[in-house]
Amino acid sequence: MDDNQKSLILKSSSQYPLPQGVKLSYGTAGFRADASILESTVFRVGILAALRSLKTQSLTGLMITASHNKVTDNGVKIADPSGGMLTQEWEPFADAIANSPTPQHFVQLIDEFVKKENIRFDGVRSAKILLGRDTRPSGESLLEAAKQGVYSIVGATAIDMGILTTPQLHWMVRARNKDMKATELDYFEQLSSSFRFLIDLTPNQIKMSKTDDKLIVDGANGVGGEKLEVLKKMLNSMDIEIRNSGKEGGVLNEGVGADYVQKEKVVPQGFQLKDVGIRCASLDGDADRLVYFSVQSNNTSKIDLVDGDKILSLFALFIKEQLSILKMEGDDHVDENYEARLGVVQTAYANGASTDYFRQLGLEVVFTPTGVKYLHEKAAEYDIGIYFEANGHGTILFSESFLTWLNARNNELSSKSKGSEQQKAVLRLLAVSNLINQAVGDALSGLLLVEAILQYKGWSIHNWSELYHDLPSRQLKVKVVDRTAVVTANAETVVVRPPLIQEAINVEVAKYPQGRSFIRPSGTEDVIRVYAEASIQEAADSLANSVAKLADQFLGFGNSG
Ligand SMILES: CC(=O)N[C@H]1[C@@H](OP(=O)(O)O)O[C@H](CO)[C@@H](O)[C@@H]1O
Ligand SMILES: [Mg+2]
Repeated sequence: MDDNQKSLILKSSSQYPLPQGVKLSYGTAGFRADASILESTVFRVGILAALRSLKTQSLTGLMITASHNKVTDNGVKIADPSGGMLTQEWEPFADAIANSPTPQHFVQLIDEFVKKENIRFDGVRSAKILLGRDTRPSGESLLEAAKQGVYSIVGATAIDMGILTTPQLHWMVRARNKDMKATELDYFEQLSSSFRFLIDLTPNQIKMSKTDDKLIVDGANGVGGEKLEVLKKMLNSMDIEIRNSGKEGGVLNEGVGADYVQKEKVVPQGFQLKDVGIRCASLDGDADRLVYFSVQSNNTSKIDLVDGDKILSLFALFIKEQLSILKMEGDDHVDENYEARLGVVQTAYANGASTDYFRQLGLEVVFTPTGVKYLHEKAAEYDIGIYFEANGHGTILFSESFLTWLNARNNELSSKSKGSEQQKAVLRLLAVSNLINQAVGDALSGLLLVEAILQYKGWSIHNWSELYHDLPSRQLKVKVVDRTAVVTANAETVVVRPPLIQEAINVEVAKYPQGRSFIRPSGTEDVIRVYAEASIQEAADSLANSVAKLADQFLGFGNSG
């Protein structure tokens, strides 16, 4: 960096001092905190996004959102040129600059990093960043801070895309870097046209009953509802009612949204007795999570939850079916058979019944630590990799080589056996790859794929829910002295430090039929999370309580007596 560049950063960063006592970490999903203390962080992440763009010589993205958290919170994260999350290698630098105490120190950190990473400031290609934000009121002033950060890098351009869902921004970054159509309208057109295409490939004999035509969506009073309204107009055939779109006066994520519905297992606000039997879905505050549910007839505050694991099951079942249709090739195609590797990626929070279900289907299941950056990376190793967190964040990734093969296969089948079952299966898989967001988990594209598959199979939400029965589970949080003292292994299922606690957990687990339990430090909150599963709810609750007690004895303040 030359002196001009250094003094520009010094000058602008003096306008955004770090508030006293703030300590932030990039964590599982970017920086998050009360919005009032975030200006300097967002400004700095603006610079970071520009540096990442210079380093990769590609466009990057910056999203201002705190997802399912309180409306008064906000957050910021970076989309890498691929459309995925910021590379993990840069996270320590992100932490360092976010917590840098003075403008002088900040400039020095950047200067050292630029040298180490060999980032070129020769002006041959300047930095370009797409900016997006959710509907939080604090978003506007934080966006200004992000722009100031970007403009502190000589020649950098910030392109404000306005209010978006997080997955829309990631999709746009990916599309732009691939020289594909990348406006918001292009996003809606790609989703709606591939959805209609899939619906047109539904076998004729299948027609759903009247109630099953209808879908009610809880928009969490956030950006998702508003975007779904736009999408809905382009789908014409679908009966979707959108509630909690944010226009009715409700508060973002308060008693609504995918996180609330999945964790509390109760109906979101605005849903009632008359909705019994209807298929319902819930998005989170930035529309990257999706869960389905139906209102229970015997108790209208309770729901039958259809979570991320079950969305994953539906997707896996459908993909597997299409692959087996493809395999029923005629005699002369043996050498063109492509053994597509299909993989399912889950975390330790996946319900054990879902994992058993995949294994029964003969599918390969792998586990990663919590956080979509890990799941996404793993899923990308397959021809078709499907990943979901139980909370509803996930997608399906298709490898380039498999897509090339599918396209070639389609051309060949068009000339030899147009309209055959094999060709339809190829076309369905291609449509899925266009419909489902390849950059990151996306509630809107996920919802359309669920709807298309349910129509294809002629299934109600009840049929879907019956694929397998969730084992009863319980999640608890324990406040401890220092959560970083807990070190885990095997995709967070085993504690390796501190010593002896894992042995104690094993003793508890052994007392319960189908018992399973683990603890891990949260990446987004200052707590240890406890998860337990067992054959009946009382047992899952009791196992979770015993393990929480152990966590408190080994790591906590010793309040559990
Ligand atoms: C049990 C659980 O739901 N954990 C969530 C939560 O992470 P924690 O590290 O558990 O706080 O937030 C992450 C980001 O949204 C999400 O990826 C993850 O699944
Ligand atoms: Mg979210």
